[in-house]
Amino acid sequence: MTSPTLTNTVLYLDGVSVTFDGFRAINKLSLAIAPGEMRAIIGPNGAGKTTMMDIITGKTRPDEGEVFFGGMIDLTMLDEAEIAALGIGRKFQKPTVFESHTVADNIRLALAGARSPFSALFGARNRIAEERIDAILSTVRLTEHRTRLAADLSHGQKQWLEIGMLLAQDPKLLLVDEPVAGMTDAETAETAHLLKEIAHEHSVVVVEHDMAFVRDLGCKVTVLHEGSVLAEGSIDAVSANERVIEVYLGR
Ligand SMILES: Nc1ncnc2c1ncn2[C@@H]1O[C@H](COP(=O)(O)OP(=O)(O)OP(=O)(O)O)[C@@H](O)[C@H]1O
Repeated sequence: MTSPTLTNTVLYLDGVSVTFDGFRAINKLSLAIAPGEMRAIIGPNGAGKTTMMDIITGKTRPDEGEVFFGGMIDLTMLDEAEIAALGIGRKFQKPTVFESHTVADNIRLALAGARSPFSALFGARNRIAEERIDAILSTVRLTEHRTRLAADLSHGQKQWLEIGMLLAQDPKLLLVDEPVAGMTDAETAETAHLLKEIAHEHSVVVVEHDMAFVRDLGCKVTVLHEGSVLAEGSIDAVSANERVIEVYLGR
């Protein structure tokens, strides 16, 4: 793989490696995501997908290599809180919503968390906040469920609510880990629409095993294997790649 170029990237990794107890989980990984791009990351268990997300978000430090955000911010110098504050939002596989709060209040809490606590005191700001809540609920298909307790939502709806809570923080880059695991087919198809809409205004990196869903995303696909990029391209191109079939699809 040739190295990506740093200019005009929201996320840039080059020659990144990390070793745990002598095992190289990430091995000279190079990857570039353009502003406004959606990218799907696939690969067998243990390929390094989660570790890659951990490196981007500052949870794991690489032993070597470059990780840049927005073409100029060196993420290897920052901690998790600083990286989140820059506008990198991460959604883990399991939904973590406030179950005993309503759907709208979950978004409200995420909005308040993203601003100064004083702003909740000002009427004009509140009206703006309510408009944002309405817009976010509409994006994540939960307008009709706004007064329900989060605990009463389906698993898929909880995933959407958590995506909405991330959107409340207005991230420049969203990292989404296996969003459709455990979803119904209808929820899975709707999640592809939803993420495509979000990707109009944000860069989105989606880690996923569900190939039908990845196809629905209609974006460039990166295949990870043993901590490096095995193949990159359209879903059709990577699906036809002999090495990809051998290590991942053909199993
Ligand atoms: N903290 C750690 N200590 C030791 N080994 C680790 C650690 N984190 C990850 N690994 C190992 O690194 C490799 C890559 O793991 P990772 O979780 O990134 O893969 P993955 O592609 O996300 O897999 P999956 O699809 O199963 O989630 C695995 O072999 C894993 O056991």
